[in-house]
Amino acid sequence: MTAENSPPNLVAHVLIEALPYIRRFHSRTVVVKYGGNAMIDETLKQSFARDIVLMKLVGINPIIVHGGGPQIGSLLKKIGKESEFIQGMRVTDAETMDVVEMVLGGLVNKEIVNLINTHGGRAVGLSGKDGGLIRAQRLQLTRPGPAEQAPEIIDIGHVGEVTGMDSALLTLLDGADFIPVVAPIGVDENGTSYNINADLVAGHLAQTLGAEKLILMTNTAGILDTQGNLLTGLDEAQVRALINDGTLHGGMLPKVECALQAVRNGVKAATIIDGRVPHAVLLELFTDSGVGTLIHNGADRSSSP
Ligand SMILES: Nc1ncnc2c1ncn2[C@@H]1O[C@H](COP(=O)(O)OP(=O)(O)O)[C@@H](O)[C@H]1O
Ligand SMILES: CC(=O)N[C@@H](CCC(=O)OP(=O)(O)O)C(=O)O
Repeated sequence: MTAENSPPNLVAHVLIEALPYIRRFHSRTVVVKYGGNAMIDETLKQSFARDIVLMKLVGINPIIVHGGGPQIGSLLKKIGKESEFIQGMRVTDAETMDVVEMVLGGLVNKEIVNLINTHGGRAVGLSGKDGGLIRAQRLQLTRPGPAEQAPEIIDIGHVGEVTGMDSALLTLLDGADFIPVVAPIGVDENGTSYNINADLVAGHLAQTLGAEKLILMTNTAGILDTQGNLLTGLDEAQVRALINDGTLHGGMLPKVECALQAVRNGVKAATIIDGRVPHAVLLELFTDSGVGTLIHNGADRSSSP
């Protein structure tokens, strides 16, 4: 059912339900990690762009950080390079780094900017190089060494971790009502580029900006238990228990780690939401039920306004 064929009282009910949330988030920053199906499926792309424009128009400051792993993988394939991941991170040699910059900083970033702008927003695309937004250093991955020896350091090339952020440019853009769209590329003091996992960048950015909310879009309903049921709210102790018993693993690990770090460091709430659902961001922000899994710091477990 669309707004055009919904009974008027239902439309009124939906708008009234949204009102306290609009008040709560007004003038606040919400960092959205955009990725997965929502970045590939045409209908979901359009619904995402409309959600972001609506957020901006009701006075919220959305900041988008996007992924693009599958898009990097397909260009690498075209030039005859296979993607390799270690502990969820893409092994990034110098040639792969060039592809990452072209795909994330170019194609993907500008497509999102264009998408938002065709729906009436004023988006501006940035990589972490612009305005010195994301400072990074080489990420040191380790694996356990042979018995009783120090862990082995794994060289995965130009993969970075965030060492600092300069958000002055974002503040400037926000003041002029632009919507920043950030590609997860960082740079060190020597000008070397780094490929950074987009969830990690979104988490850091949310902390740096003191965001009201961090939203991580993915391709599952949220965090699921062993029976496949959605877990709607988790604190750190509950997350650790799910990791320890193996229920939570793989690509969900960096997501929960950055969500936990964000709420530990002042972000009010972090949610992992189902990007396969049309208008997932709006449903998460403006309805009582929300969608997905809320990660909270134990003290404030409510997603209500
Ligand atoms: N407990 C869990 N609940 C939901 N997904 C989980 C869980 N444990 C592991 N996963 C995996 O994590 C994946 C999400 O991570 P990933 O594919 O890296 O996401 P994205 O590409 O959106 O960044 C899910 O598709 C699922 O396979
Ligand atoms: C180091 C590393 O793995 N970087 C990621 C950056 C893009 C990303 O995070 O994209 P998704 O959110 O779509 O996975 C990559 O190269 O795929």
